[in-house]
Amino acid sequence: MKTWGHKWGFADTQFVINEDRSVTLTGDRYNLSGYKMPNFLPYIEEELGIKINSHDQQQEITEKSINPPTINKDFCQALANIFPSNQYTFEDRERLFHSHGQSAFKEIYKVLYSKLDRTVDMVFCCQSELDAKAIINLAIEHNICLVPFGGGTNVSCALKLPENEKRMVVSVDMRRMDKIEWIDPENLRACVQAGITGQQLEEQLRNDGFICGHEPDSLEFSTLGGWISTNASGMKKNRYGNIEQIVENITLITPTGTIEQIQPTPRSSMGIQIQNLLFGSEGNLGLITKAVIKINPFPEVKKYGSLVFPNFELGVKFLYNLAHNGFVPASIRLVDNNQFRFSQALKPKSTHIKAWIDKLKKIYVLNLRGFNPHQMVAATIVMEGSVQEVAYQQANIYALAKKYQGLVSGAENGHRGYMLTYAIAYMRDFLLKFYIIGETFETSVSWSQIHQLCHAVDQTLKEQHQKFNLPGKPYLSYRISQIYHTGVCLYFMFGFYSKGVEFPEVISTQIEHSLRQAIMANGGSISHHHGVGKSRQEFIKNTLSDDSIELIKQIKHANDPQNIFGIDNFSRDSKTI
Ligand SMILES: Cc1cc2nc3c(=O)[nH]c(=O)nc-3n(C[C@H](O)[C@H](O)[C@H](O)COP(=O)(O)OP(=O)(O)OC[C@H]3O[C@@H](n4cnc5c(N)ncnc54)[C@H](O)[C@@H]3O)c2cc1C
Repeated sequence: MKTWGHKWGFADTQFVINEDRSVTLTGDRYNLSGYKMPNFLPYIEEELGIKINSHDQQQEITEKSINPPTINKDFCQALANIFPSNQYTFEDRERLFHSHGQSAFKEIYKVLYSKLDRTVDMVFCCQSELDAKAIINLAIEHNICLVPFGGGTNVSCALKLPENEKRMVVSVDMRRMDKIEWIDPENLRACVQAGITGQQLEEQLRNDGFICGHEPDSLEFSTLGGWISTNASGMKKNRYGNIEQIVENITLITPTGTIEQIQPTPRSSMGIQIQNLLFGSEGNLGLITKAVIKINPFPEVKKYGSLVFPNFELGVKFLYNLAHNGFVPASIRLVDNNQFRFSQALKPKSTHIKAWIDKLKKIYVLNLRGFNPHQMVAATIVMEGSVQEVAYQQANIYALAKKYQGLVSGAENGHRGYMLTYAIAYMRDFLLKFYIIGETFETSVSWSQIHQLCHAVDQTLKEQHQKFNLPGKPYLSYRISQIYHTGVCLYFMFGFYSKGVEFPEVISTQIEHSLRQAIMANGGSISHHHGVGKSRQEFIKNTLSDDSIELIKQIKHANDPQNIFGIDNFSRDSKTI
C-alpha cells in the first residue's frame, strides 16, 4: 500500500484512466476487469455536467493522522498475561482499519483525505469462545470498551466510536473464528463460526456439495456475525431467505453470560424468542461467536437473464405480478434508466461483427419497438435450482414480461448487471479522486408508494443541490433490488461534483439526512438492510414508539450494566435513544 488510508477491496483491483481517456478495472477478478471502457468518463461527465481532468486529482493522505492510543496499563498487563502477543496489536494502521466502515463521505472520505474523529486504541483477535469470555471478563474488571468487528463493511457508521467515550477502546476482530464446526447433511444445517466471510463460507460448503446462498454484494469481506448484527439481506433472498430466515440459532457471549437456544429446531413456539433480539443488535449486546444456519444442496443450474422494458412504470407492474406468482427467481432487480445507461457505458468498444450485431439489436429495440433510450429500463435475473425448475421459471418470467412490453435481452447483460454491483465500491474510491462524492442508501416501501417516493427523493436532491450552490448537476439512480408480498427494497445511488466546495463531507451528510426525511415522509423505512448505526439513529424515534425504545434500553442495561459494549449504535447512552 502506497498511501496511509484504506480503500475498498483487493489490492490488485482499481479503476484507472488510460492515455486515451478510456477507463479500465485492473486485475482479473470480475467480468468488468481488464478491458477498456471508452464511454465511462463521457457518461459521468454528461450526467454531472462537468469535465474530468485526469491530472487534477485529490491527494490522499500519506502521513499518519490518528490519535495516540489511550492505554489502560493494568488491562494491558492482564491481557499480556493471558494471550500471546500475536493476538493483539497497537499498530496504527490496524487501529485505523478497525475504526471505520464503508460509508463514503462520513468515513472513507475522512480516512483518505482528512482524519477520523477517533480511532480504537488496540485490536484484539478473538480465536475461540473461551477468548471471547476472557476478553469480556478483562474488560469488566478494568472498565474497557469493546467493539466487535466483522469485515468492517457496514455502511451505517456502525463502527464509528462515540465522541464521549473516555475509556480505552478495544476492537475485537472476529475473523480468526472462520471455521465450519459441523455439517448435518441429512437435516441440511451447519454450525459456523461468526468471523467467516461469505466467500470463505461458500468455498468451504462447496467442498461438501452445499451452498448457504446468502449473497450480499459485500460477500467477499463481510462476515456471518456482521450479517446477523446488521440484519443483512442477500441478493438471492427469494430462494434462500434473508439472514433471519437462514439462521436457526445464535451464540452470543455477553457481560452477563451466554445467550443461545439449547438446540436448533426447524421452528418453535417457545414464548419470546430471544434470538430475534440479536438480528440488528449492531455490536451493542456482546460477541456473536457462532450460528447454526440452513444449508442447501449446491444447485444443478445457475442461469442469468435480463429483460428491457419501455419505462420504469411498466417494469414495476411486471415485478408486482411476478411477486404474487409461483415462479419468482432467486434474484430479480429492476434498474432505472440512469443505471441502465451506466451499465451500457461500462461495455467495451465492440469488435467489428459484434458492433454490427449490436447495431441491429439497437435498431430493433429503438426503431421497431419504439423504446426511448432515455426512458427504457432493465431487469436482471438470477435463476437457480434444478434444470426443470429453472426452465419453468425462465419460460414463465419471459411470458409474463411480454404482457408489459418486456423484451428478452440476454444472459450476458444479466451477468454484467450483477458484476457491476461488485465494482461499485471500487468506483466510489476512483471517482472520489476526481472530487466526485457518491453514496448509496436504501429503504423498503409498499408497492403503492414506489413512484411517489422515488419522485420525492429526486426532487429533494435537486433542491439540496441548489441550496448548497454545488457545481454541475446532481446524480441520482435507483433500482428495485428485492421484491416482497407487500412492497420492495429500493436502492439508490447519489453523487455530486465537489471541486471547490468547502467541507463536502459535511454537506453530503446534510443532503443524506434530507433524503432520508423525504423517504420516511413518503412511506419508506429507516433502512431495508444497511441498519441504523450512527447514520440513522435520529430516525429511530420515527420508527418505534417511545415505550418500545424504553424496552430496548432496559434490555441493553440488564444485559450489559457497565456498557462494556459501548459502541452506542442503539444503547442506553445514545443521545437520541
Ligand atoms: C460494496 C458493499 C456492498 C454491500 N452490499 C450489501 C448487501 O447486498 N446486503 C446487505 O445486507 N449489506 C450490504 N452491505 C453492507 C454490509 O456489508 C453489511 O452491513 C454487513 O452485514 C456487515 O458485515 P461485516 O462483517 O462487515 O460487519 P462490520 O461492518 O464489521 O460490523 C457491523 C456491525 O456489526 C457488529 N458486529 C460485527 N461482527 C460481530 C460479531 N461477531 N458479534 C457482534 N457484533 C458484531 C459491529 O460491531 C458493527 O456494529 C454492503 C456494503 C458494501 C461496502
